[in-house]
Amino acid sequence: MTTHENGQTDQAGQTERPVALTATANNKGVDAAVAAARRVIASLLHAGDGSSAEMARIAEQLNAVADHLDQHAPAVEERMVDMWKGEGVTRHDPVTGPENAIAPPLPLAGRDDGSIEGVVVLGMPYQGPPGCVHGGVSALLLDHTLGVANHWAGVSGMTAELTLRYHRPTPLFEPLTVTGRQVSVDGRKIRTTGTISAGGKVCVSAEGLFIAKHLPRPR
Ligand SMILES: CCCCCCCC/C=C\CCCCCCCC(=O)SCCNC(=O)CCNC(=O)[C@H](O)C(C)(C)COP(=O)(O)OP(=O)(O)OC[C@H]1O[C@@H](n2cnc3c(N)ncnc32)[C@H](O)[C@@H]1OP(=O)(O)O
Repeated sequence: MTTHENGQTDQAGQTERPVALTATANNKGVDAAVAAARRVIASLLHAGDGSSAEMARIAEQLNAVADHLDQHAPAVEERMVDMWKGEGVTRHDPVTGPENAIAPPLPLAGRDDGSIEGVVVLGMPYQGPPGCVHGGVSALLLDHTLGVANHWAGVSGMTAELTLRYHRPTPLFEPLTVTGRQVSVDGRKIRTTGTISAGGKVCVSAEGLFIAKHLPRPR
């Protein structure tokens, strides 16, 4: 029998199914609206200025949507408290968050061996070199994935150093496997590694130093 700090157990000798570590998108409410907003971001970039779409009208419609949202939004302070309630996964972060339109999103799941993993396909909004993922986007995905790997391992902190090696270009429009694993904890120093792979080949590898520290949550 194996018991995680998070409380999941499995039968001796059986391989445990990965445990979801990130919020799952509902196909309704803000999640559905955010999924539509992601689609708009990609569609605008796909269409471009040369398209025959009526961009002035589209801008007017999108501004009307934003005006409506702003009119019905709570105060920023109130929303911040709401975002940070609960102790588990977040719904707002820019990597996995179903409420965040700039998150691809990357769903992450934890394995019994301490590693975590997720698969994502990135499109044009994340482009750096032609047809490839922007290096800063890879850094964003890995910083967050290493952070979640620390959370899964039970000791988390803030990024103090993040070292990336870009082995080969990371393709757009193909499934990318993102992994993370905590390798050691020495006092407040946490060392964590991770990778982004495509077609079984590592495109980016990361080594992070995290320092056990948590900023106070908005209350
Ligand atoms: C974290 C959120 C948790 C939410 C949990 C919700 C659950 C959801 C689950 C999961 C999601 C989480 C996913 C998040 C992922 C994203 C993570 C980020 O992007 S974090 C933002 C970017 N990072 C910063 O903004 C840090 C800015 N820097 C600082 O605040 C400080 O410099 C800090 C905390 C890193 C260290 O400051 P000090 O005052 O606490 O500690 P000192 O005394 O300076 O250092 C302690 C030891 O560490 C070494 N150290 C510190 N920084 C170092 C460095 N850069 N390189 C090497 N050593 C360093 C020092 O030399 C010292 O070592 P000696 O004890 O003396 O041996």
